[in-house]
Parts: sequence; structure tokens; C-alpha cells
Amino acid sequence: MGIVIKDLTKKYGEQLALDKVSFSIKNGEVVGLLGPNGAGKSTLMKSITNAINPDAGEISVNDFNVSTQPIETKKLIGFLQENNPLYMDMYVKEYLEFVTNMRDVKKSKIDEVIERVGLLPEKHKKIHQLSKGYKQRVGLAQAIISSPEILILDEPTNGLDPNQIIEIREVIKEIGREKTVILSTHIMQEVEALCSRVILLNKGKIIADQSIEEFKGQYKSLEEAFHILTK
Ligand SMILES: Nc1ncnc2c1ncn2[C@@H]1O[C@H](COP(=O)(O)OP(=O)(O)OP(=O)(O)O)[C@@H](O)[C@H]1O
Repeated sequence: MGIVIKDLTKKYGEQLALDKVSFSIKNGEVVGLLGPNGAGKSTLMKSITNAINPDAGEISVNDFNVSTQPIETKKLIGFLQENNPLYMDMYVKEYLEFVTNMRDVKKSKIDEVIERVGLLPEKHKKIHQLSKGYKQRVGLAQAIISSPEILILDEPTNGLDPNQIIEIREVIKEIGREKTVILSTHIMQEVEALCSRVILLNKGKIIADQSIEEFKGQYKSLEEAFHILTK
């Protein structure tokens, strides 16, 4: 059960983005995925969610194989993608209604999720009229609307103001009490606030995989660990 990844490899042309990456995540863990720009974090997240096809290796989610049983695995996962692709011409509610239709989710979840991610004051707007932070909330809303067992968030607080960062972190924290969460971020504070474990990627390889406590035992801070391990 959980997420099991074996020897995952992905190349874009000559660029090796993931190089035989292997690890497992137990259900209920909240894992921070860290690494410098271009380390392979988004590629890894897109592979787990079946948004791209790896060249080699295997991924299973709750014992379903991501490449051969995509329907089963997609039902288990909510995904907030990097750059948060949304239908800009739709109203917030209209878009979330579209998502509920696609994923076979009850319409009653729409109002619940709008409130949960703090979209109430902006719900009457079209998505293109929203500020970046509120667009990010719509992305988070679509990721959690089906109450997925696993939530994968690619830089979820990117572009948010400090107040919004705190609010969105609270939402993620609450979800992380019950569900499995993998999130990528460049903000070390965020990892410390939300995650119990860190997987550090560099040039497509895992260079560290341990608990926050273990990192803190070995280094002055998570920032120092990142700096020393990735330079
Ligand atoms: N569609 C693509 N075509 C070609 N190369 C790509 C593509 N997507 C990613 N890459 C390359 O793969 C490598 C890993 O990129 P990826 O986006 O997974 O890194 P990342 O860790 O998420 O980086 P960042 O922190 O900057 O978001 C990089 O060298 C990147 O240029």
C-alpha cells in the first residue's frame, strides 16, 4: 500500500530528468520534495499522477500500477500542478462544477471546498479575473474536491502573499492529518511546518531521504542541509 516507486527514469531528449529514482511512501505520511531548480521534482510528481510517461521504472499507488491502471490510480490522487492550468474563461463555481462532473463527485462538495480554501469572497468571478493567489486556491480546490487519499502539490504556496501562505498551509496541514501528502517547495519553513520527512533530489537522483529530526540532528538547519548537499 502507499506509493512505491522503483527505478524511475525519465529523459527529455538528451536531458536526464530522473535517474533510477526509488522510494516508498506509507499512507498518511506528509513528505516534502526538495531540490534545486531542474532537479526533477515536477517530473517526478507528473510521473506519479500519470501526467507524463516515464521511460523506465514502475510506480504503484495503493497496489495499482500507474501506467497499466491509470483510472484506478487517478481516482486516488488529487494534483495541484506547477503553473496551475485552469480554464480561465470559466467562473470559479462553473469550473469546479466541471471538475465534479469529470470526477463523478457530488455537487454539494463545491460550496464546501470553496469555503475550505477561502474562495468565498471571489467565487462570483471568472478565473482570469482572480489574482495569482486566488487562482492558486482554485487549483487547490480542484485537487481536494474528490477527497483523494493522496494529495500531490507542486509548489502550492508559490506566488501567495504571507497571509495567504499561512492560510493555505493551514488547509494543507489539516488535510495532512488524515491523508498522504507530497509537496514540493523551495521554502524550508514550509517543509518544517508541514512535513515529517524530506526527500532531496539533485540532478534527477535522490541524495537524501530522512525525517526532519534526522536532518536537524546532522545539520544546523534544513537550509544548511540543502546548501551542503546540493552545492
Ligand atoms: N517538457 C520538457 N522538455 C524538455 N526538458 C524538460 C521538460 N520538462 C522538464 N525538463 C527538464 O528536466 C529537468 C527536470 O525538470 P523539472 O521541471 O522536473 O525540475 P524541478 O525540480 O521541478 O525544477 P523547478 O524547481 O525549477 O521547478 C530540467 O533539466 C528541465 O529543463
